[in-house]
Amino acid sequence: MTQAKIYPQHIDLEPVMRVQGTVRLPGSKSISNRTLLLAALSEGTTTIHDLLASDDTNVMLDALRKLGIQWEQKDERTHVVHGAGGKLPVAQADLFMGNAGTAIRPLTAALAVIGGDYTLHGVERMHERPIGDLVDALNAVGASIEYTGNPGYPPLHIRKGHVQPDRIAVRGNVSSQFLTALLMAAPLMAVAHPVTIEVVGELISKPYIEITLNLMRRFGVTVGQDGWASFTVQPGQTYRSPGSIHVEGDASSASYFLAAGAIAGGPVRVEGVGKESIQGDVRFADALELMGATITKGDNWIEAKSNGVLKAIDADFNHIPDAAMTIAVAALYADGTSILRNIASWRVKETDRLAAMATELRKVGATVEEGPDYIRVTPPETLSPATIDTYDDHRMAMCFSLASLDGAARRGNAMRINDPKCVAKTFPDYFETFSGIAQNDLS
Ligand SMILES: O=C(O)C1=C[C@@H](OP(=O)(O)O)[C@@H](O)[C@H](O)C1
Ligand SMILES: C=C(OP(=O)(O)O)C(=O)O
Repeated sequence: MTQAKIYPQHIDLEPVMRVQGTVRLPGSKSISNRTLLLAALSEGTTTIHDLLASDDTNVMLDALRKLGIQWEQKDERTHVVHGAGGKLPVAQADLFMGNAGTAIRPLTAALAVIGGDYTLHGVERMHERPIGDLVDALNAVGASIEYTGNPGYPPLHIRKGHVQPDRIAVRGNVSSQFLTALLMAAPLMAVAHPVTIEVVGELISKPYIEITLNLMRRFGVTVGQDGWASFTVQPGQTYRSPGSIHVEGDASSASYFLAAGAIAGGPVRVEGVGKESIQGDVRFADALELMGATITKGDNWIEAKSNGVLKAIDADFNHIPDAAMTIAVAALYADGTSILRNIASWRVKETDRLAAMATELRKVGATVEEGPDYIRVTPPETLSPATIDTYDDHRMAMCFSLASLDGAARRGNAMRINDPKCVAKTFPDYFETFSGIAQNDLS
């Protein structure tokens, strides 16, 4: 086991010689926050098993409580949400959204359609993350949303409008969460006639829309689809509780452990996602396979092991923007230059991830070219131990734990990760879990 030393400001990861073991994944962030909102908007009571416990789900749970939605936690793995049938008991509230895109975007649409007097704000970075495409789409069809800070960004003030459009148009090239937000609010708009949501221009991060449609279906609403160009909800459909629902393990969180198995021996098995997953990020395993790792899958698990040195990869990662960050760090262990393409959305997430990734990869010795929507990574002969800054971005912290594998071991020095507690956004126990698969000596 790695002796991970946890300090308030940083964690030192001793060089890891080998990884092996099984990890039970925390719940999917994307499924958890969608499920909470859909359960709140439903008629009936929903029992949710294996909800993610993290900063992002806490802001959603707190917001729902403030809006008058009753919910209780029955035990460590079970929450019960009492739906309010498309209404909100509290008409005035001030809601803190942290840095959770999956909370602020869907809630903005639902609150604007239902109407009331609501303010939504978050951490400093949340106020730099765009929301203009969603606000424009809603205001164009009768919502009343104002910016109280910089135009195009939270904080927002929502008042009662009148939103019952036939058609609503939204741009899809900055974040798919805007379309997700409108889709989840669509049954609340489609009172008397169908509502069609048109995607203007390119749609990024498409697999997240599949998660949205899948969960809406589980809550009784079907959406007609014309490819990725438009989506129609017929009138008279209301959300109905499925009774109980199980949250899959988080496929993006799985990426760090699978990458570890592919880089440093393995096998490493993640439990909670598998062949049947509804999350696009399970396709991360395909990228590892292309890099030469051996991947095996069951219904509820995925396993990765190394097959010698990884091969460099040159691929489009638009479909898995979060897990793609893990490939950028795995590229440190490849046999040549890797190129990750079509990832411009990295710039508007928890930090400017293209800039952050380039800066930190260079610290361990990589040669990096950062383009507007791509990153090119050439590994060094030997990784240098470094102090990694994490920019309040959980994925920067989790990704760079991988830099303690194998290569760093050759120099015998620890890899220091600053501000490790930022992992609480989606995976509060990340470093303890990582220690559980890591071995520091070869005995
Ligand atoms: O809908 C979702 O659950 C998410 C969509 C993606 O965002 P973009 O659509 O902004 O790429 C992803 O990066 C985010 O972590 C979760
Ligand atoms: C982009 C992310 O989060 P959010 O849901 O806040 O967009 C992420 O978790 O990598």
